[in-house]
Amino acid sequence: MGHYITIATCNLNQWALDFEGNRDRIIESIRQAKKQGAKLRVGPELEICGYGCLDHFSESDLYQHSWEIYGDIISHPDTKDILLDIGIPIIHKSNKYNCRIISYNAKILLIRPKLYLANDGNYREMRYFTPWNRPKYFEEYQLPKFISKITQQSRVTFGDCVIETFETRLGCETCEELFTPQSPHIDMSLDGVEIFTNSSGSHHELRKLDTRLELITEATKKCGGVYLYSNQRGCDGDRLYYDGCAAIILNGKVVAQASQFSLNDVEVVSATIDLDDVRSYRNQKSASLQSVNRKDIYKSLYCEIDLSPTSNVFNPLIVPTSTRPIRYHLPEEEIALGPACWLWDYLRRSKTGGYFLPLSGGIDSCATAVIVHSMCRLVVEAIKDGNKQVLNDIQSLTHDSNFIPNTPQEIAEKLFHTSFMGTENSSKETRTRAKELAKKIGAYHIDLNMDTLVGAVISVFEVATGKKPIFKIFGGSQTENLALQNIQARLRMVLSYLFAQLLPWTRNKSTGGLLVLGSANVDECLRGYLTKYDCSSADINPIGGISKTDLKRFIAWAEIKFELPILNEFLTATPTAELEPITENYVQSDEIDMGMTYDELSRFGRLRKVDKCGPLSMFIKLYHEWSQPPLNLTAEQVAEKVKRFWFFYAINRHKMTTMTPAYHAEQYSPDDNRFDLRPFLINPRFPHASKKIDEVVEDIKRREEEIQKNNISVE
Ligand SMILES: Nc1ncnc2c1ncn2[C@@H]1O[C@H](COP(=O)(O)OP(=O)(O)OC[C@H]2O[C@@H]([n+]3cccc(C(=O)O)c3)[C@H](O)[C@@H]2O)[C@@H](O)[C@H]1O
Ligand SMILES: Nc1ncnc2c1ncn2[C@@H]1O[C@H](COP(=O)(O)OP(=O)(O)OP(=O)(O)O)[C@@H](O)[C@H]1O
Ligand SMILES: NC(=O)CC[C@H](N)C(=O)O
Repeated sequence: MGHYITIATCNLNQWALDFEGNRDRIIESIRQAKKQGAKLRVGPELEICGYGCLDHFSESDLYQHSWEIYGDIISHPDTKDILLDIGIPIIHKSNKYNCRIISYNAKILLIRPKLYLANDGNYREMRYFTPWNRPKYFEEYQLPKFISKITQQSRVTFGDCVIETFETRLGCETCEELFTPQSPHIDMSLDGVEIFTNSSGSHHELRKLDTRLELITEATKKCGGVYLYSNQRGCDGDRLYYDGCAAIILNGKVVAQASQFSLNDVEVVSATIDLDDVRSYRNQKSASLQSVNRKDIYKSLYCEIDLSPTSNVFNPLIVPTSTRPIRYHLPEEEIALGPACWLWDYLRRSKTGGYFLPLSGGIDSCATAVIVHSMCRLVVEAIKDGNKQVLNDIQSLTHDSNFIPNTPQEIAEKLFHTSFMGTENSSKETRTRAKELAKKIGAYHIDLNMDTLVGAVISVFEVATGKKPIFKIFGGSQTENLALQNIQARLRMVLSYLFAQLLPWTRNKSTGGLLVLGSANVDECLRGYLTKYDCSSADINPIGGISKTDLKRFIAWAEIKFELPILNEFLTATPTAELEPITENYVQSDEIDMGMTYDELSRFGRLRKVDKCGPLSMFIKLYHEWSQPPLNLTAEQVAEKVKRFWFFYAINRHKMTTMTPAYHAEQYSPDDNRFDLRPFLINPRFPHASKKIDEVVEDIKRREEEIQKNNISVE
């Protein structure tokens, strides 16, 4: 006869340690959930303090403040009459746990610690928290005195239990638990739990949303039930962008999906579902029958909550939500949106005067500029959609309380500064491309020459040593050639910081300094094809986790979507550093300089990091791939390429220790500070592995010769 319930989940843009801001966003999400008629609201993992507090999780203050903020939330009048599932870190018996508190009308029903912690890639939860790791086990927890006063309870249940209301059973799963082989939702569903809440802190990675959504939908496809997924969204103070996508799934089908990228701090989605649909679905599965035989059941905490009042059945205003297809972005859109939202959060939270970008006329800095343009577009759209927070933020950043931008260019004119820093090695084409792009996106552009600066530094060297370095094409050595390139690149970095500090001052703006943007891409970092402490040493880098191949696809996409025909010129130009003199028969080219193509680099990068290959297993895998058509490479050729890659990777690994913090986007990111921890003094010849590769090459040659001989004798 129908048991209709309305339930809500959300994306919240929490900020690590911003306790009061986080509290306000949580309360606002509860208000919005109630407005949508929901009787249950789920929030992201550790939403009270923010997911990414990292080593701040070791501080007792953090736990004390989290309880204080929790007290504020449950005593607020707007948070009554709705079942709340709130993420919070808690100390129990001197150990720190990543928890959720389920409460109703300021009474705590359950504290549920995370059973299995996230500890791979960017995650280090084992560093801060103890896993509960004891399914179905529970203890008593003594509440802090000031919380007892609010809840009128002294002790509450702490552990892996489920909640029972008048009409259903509800259980919690926390982020990583969904990804583990023994996800709690399996046992819970066999014990009659119909609603699963998942509170997550999960970050964006290109082309990865489907993995998460497959797991979420699979959970209830197999077991039946309603799954509420909540996630943090935004830059909470680190290289990661949490990408929301809160969703509600009924029996494997999506009924609500929030956005992945947006400037909205609070986004609540809700759905009205019929619990009988879960029962009917399970009835067709043998699982529901098997569950009656189970003896190790969950402790169920009973509470008198009417999630589905009888009036719901006949209320014409309560319309069950229909299923909808899952929405995915193209990778190009992900690049346009994720880093742009991250840059916006960084800017408004750092309260700096805008961005400064050394714009070379090449693809990488062009992509960075287009991402800033995308940020400006998002700000304009958000303001048009009535987002007051974004309007306040832009007015505060520009120190102009009347500023209401109508175009992205109006924002760029105030906040985005670019500069072409030419030398005698720069071409007219790159200079013009940089200028044209800046004009089209409205950036405040400075076109300058720095030959006098380069000349001055070289003369200081000449006077001090009596030696004058010259370029290779004029007869100099490789060492002289490199030094002459590096000094140009490095002086650009010095100039960038000077301009970032003083440009607003020259424009009579009282906005403070600008943040310098870097644009080294993931492949250059992996190969070390950059000058240490040149323009790759910036404040932040939105494209440091993106491959050259993806950046090109993004530019091609933006040319059409952002109506910027100038981008076509960037795509068709040969990538060149323009650090060496151009002559009639010589123009510097990236791929020739590197000794490998960007496509090869992506493959090496993926094998090294994602497939965890050392030099020998990389060689074997690539031999199988590249010895086939259309490449038809010999084993020796593959070996040479693999050895070359590892050589440059090893001699340049030290550069990763000083790389600018970059938006994490790629599975094969070589980011040394968080994601890809490696030594930086490595023997680049890999002598033992190289010998083994040579042995395999010999073996392959011997076998090929044998096959050839046999073929001849058969003929
Ligand atoms: N094991 C180790 N541990 C720590 N530091 C180490 C080190 N080995 C060298 N070093 C240090 O590293 C430094 C050498 O690195 P670095 O100065 O970068 O110089 P280096 O890597 O030799 O040259 C820069 C490379 O980037 C290329 N490039 C291409 C395109 C554009 C740009 C650009 O910048 O625009 C650059 C350029 O063609 C060249 O191949 C030296 O200070 C050296 O002492
Ligand atoms: N002439 C220039 N004017 C301003 N900035 C420059 C110039 N040349 C290089 N840069 C800056 O230094 C960075 C690294 O230079 P490099 O020549 O290695 O370019 P890249 O990494 O291939 O990037 P791009 O595709 O933007 O040229 C550039 O991304 C850019 O920010
Ligand atoms: N916070 C977590 O538990 C994260 C876990 C998971 N691997 C993810 O990327 O979503």
